[in-house]
Amino acid sequence: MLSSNSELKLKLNPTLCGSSSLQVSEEVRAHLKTPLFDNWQWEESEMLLLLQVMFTDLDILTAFHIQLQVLQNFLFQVYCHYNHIPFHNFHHCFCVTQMMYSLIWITDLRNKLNKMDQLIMLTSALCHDLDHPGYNNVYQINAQTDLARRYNDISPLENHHCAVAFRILSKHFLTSPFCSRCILATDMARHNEILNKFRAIQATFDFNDKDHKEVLMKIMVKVSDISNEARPIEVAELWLDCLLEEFFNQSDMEKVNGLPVTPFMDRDKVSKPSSQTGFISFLLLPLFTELTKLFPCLEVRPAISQFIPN
Ligand SMILES: Nc1nc2c(ncn2[C@@H]2O[C@@H]3COP(=O)(O)O[C@H]3[C@H]2O)c(=O)[nH]1
Ligand SMILES: [Zn+2]
Repeated sequence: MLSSNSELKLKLNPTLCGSSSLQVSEEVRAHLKTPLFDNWQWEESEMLLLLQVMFTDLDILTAFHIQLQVLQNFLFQVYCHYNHIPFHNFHHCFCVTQMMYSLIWITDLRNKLNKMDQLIMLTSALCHDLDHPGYNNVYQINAQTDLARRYNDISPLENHHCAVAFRILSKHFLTSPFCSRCILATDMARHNEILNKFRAIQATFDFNDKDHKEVLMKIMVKVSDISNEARPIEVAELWLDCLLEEFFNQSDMEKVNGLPVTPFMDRDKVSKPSSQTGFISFLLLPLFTELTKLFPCLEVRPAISQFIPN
């Protein structure tokens, strides 16, 4: 039985952060491989250390002869390029990467995909919201921001995350078009397009087919990106507060600047339940359901099912 997060925390010696040794207990490492992991219990410096653990425990450093120092510099650069905003910040980056990491272990993708694919998935998760300004694509386009102009209104934010990722990654260990494609796939305007592609190949999925693998990697980044509600309620609840704070900031700004007000961000119209019911039933569940068909081990069984005989 795993200890609670606060017990685990004591087992991670913060004085080791930034050092070259990775003395993180087996128990913390085990917990890190589950979606039960509670990010709210950890400091940012500790999260940086835990991100290192993810790379080392997937044997990525060994496979690509990456020096620990290079990984640490890369992670620090990633950290520096997230903004201090309510939701799309370094903590979100950590959670998305940690969910990706858990999914890789739970679904045994560690043995089904090669190390390069695993590196691409972790890196895409880390970089997917780099330098997010806290205002979404609709705002960028309506306000005709620099980003919207630079990218001709086409996924301005995701294109920007890719550009920043490319700058950071080219100084470290990897630039891959697959990384950019995974990051671009996180634009929710493309949700149905990507989900439908996955639906079309899911029944005949072949881990040796590179097109199939690419769709799966995009789905994995997307699932991880919107997975807060798949976490324990006490973790998810705080994330919803952060998300609504960022949404409300945007709609306030839209009102002040006479721009169209995004309805699901309007503090006068949105409540916590109203914001989640549609999101969970129309976006999150269909995505998880499709992934579960490929990986039945992901099926969430209600707690009571343990008392029902097979
Ligand atoms: N309502 C709601 N939206 C979410 C939740 N999690 C993620 N999202 C949305 O899904 C989007 C995924 O891409 P972004 O990170 O741009 O912005 C995210 C939010 O707009 C959630 O729990 N509730
Ligand atoms: Zn995100």
